[in-house]
Amino acid sequence: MRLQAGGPVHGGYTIARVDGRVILVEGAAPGETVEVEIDESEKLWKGIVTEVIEPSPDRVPHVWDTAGGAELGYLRRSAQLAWKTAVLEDAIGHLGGPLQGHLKDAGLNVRVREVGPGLGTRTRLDVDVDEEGRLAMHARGSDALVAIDHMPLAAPAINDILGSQDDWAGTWRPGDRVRLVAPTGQGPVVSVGKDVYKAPGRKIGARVVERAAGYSWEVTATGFWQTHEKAPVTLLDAVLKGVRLRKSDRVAEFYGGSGLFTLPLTDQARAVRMWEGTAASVRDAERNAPKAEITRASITPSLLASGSEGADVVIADPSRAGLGIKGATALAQSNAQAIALVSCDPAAMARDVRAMIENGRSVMSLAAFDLFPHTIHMEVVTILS
Ligand SMILES: C[S@@+](CC[C@H](N)C(=O)[O-])C[C@H]1O[C@@H](n2cnc3c(N)ncnc32)[C@H](O)[C@@H]1O
Repeated sequence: MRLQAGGPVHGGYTIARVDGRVILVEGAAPGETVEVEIDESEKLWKGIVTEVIEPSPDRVPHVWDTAGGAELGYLRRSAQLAWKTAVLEDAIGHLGGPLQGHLKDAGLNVRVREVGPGLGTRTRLDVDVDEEGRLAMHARGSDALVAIDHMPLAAPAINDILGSQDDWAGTWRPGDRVRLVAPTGQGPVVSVGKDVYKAPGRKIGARVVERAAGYSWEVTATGFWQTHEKAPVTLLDAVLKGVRLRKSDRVAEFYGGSGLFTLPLTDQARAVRMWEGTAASVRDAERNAPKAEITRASITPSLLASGSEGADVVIADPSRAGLGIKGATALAQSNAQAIALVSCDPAAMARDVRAMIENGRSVMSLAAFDLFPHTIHMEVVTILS
């Protein structure tokens, strides 16, 4: 089918309307005329671009179409930022209830900001090992593995390893999952299962050193850490400045991971209590922020309510699903003067912030960052009073 792609929507699609039917189109730039192959297997039809008939001026040679992981890599960076801003505005308009009017009244502009260059910034790369023992990634939308010897989104140190795989012979076997890590505070490492190597045949401990904003953390190489090299400093700055932390503040932090925020918080506030669910991250956080009171727990709305009792400042950085309406309501109803919500999904953010506004909170600022260049993802930091 030939059609004209409209504006971008959540999930990496542009939307098209043909004979009254809505079609989600993958691989088109807004405004382009394209030929698509239609998948009618679901109620909402999806189209994948097979040919571009009238290319957009924003279309560029794809930065990485060897395998998945760069869904927007066919657009120039400015167009990627415009795309993400449109998706964020759309989520706010459709799911945010009073949030849109709130932002307008406060004169707050919604805009996804560029953070550094688009290539060479990813400090973690998870790959598979193919039948020949080569490091490989899944081809887009397929189970097939494609051997790779470079990945332009990854940091140069990761590309050095990808390009010198012969030196690593025997370190990994077909079927293994391998993670390549380029920490900001030490040389690169390779993890295979629980084993971590700093060079072929040279095993080291499980943790790597990360540095940002004058702090350093030791984090389990296979555990969670923000992947963009500038993410720690960007998010720390947005969260700590946003909540206007005072030395006398008591802070409750939820979904604290390995202590990215916890460590600076213990340095800059009176008392910090932190909750996190993953055992390895809790152990990392206990080492990184020994002054904080850290609890391993599965976070629920009732924990968000009880944990935020008595806190002056609350910080929450949940995974993609967000806080949920009950969780967001629990935080909104606390006595905290400031709440920082870090969201990696714009739809979850709009729903959570809406629940907070409906429970009496006001948005002080909303900052969105492109910490996942060439992909459809973004990070949004919302500060509420
Ligand atoms: C987006 S990460 C943020 C971690 C940390 N703030 C950082 O930036 O490094 C989310 C964290 O929440 C934890 N998590 C997700 N769902 C959870 C739950 N229901 N209970 C407890 N922890 C959870 C994950 O283990 C992960 O460490």
